[in-house]
Amino acid sequence: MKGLEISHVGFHYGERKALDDVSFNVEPGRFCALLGPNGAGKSTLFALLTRLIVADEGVINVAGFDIAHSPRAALARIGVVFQQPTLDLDMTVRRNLRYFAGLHGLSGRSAAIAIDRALAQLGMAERADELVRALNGGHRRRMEIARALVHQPEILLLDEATVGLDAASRQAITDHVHQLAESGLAVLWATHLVDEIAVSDQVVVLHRGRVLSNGPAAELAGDRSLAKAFLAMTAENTEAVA
Ligand SMILES: Nc1ncnc2c1ncn2[C@@H]1O[C@H](COP(=O)(O)OP(=O)(O)OP(=O)(O)O)[C@@H](O)[C@H]1O
Repeated sequence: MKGLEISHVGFHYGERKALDDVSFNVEPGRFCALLGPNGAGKSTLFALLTRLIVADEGVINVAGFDIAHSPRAALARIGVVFQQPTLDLDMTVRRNLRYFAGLHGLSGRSAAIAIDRALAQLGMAERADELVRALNGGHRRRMEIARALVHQPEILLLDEATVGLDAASRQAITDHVHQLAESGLAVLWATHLVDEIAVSDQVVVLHRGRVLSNGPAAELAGDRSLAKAFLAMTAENTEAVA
């Protein structure tokens, strides 16, 4: 498969099991919300997908490349936006992106074209020559997403990308990222906020390191709101474990 395939992945921090037999796929063109409360294991899964840490068990395939056996090919096809911003505030938007393009082996005219294309995808073209410090939080986040697209990845990972933003900025970013999925990217969007999820999205509910459900948001919600269904599901499983 060309998207993301996660099969039976497990990970421990010492004695503590953070991920237990996690399996799901994200196909190209899909927006998949990885929905879980604090401590569910979302950041741990992102660290595995970006090879900051290595899985104890299971297989992760990125665009057909096993991340354990072909890490360079796999990582070249991933764009990632981490929870903590990593921007140089005293450089312009364009220089930040140029630096990142260089890390992916792009320079000169090909880098300039890639940067312009990525900024346009996030509606940030007119801000290219502004200092990052002068941008508001929403625009900084959009710029980070543009940066993650510079090398034209097939899979885009975003870990709680809207933390700390106001309602309008959150909406703009979720709309942009849904459009990116519609244009063919496989998107994995970690969140604990159900209002960022559209009815047609795929939702993987992660709780205490385990996948509780995987399917369309509308199916998970049933005749309730998605928020109620999610709360009921996590509460039920917390009681079962306690
Ligand atoms: N470096 C670490 N050492 C030990 N335990 C850790 C470490 N990092 C995370 N954990 C534990 O692993 C589990 C999953 O944490 P993780 O940060 O992946 O969850 P999360 O879903 O990203 O939560 P949040 O939304 O709060 O960021 C939690 O029980 C957490 O306490």
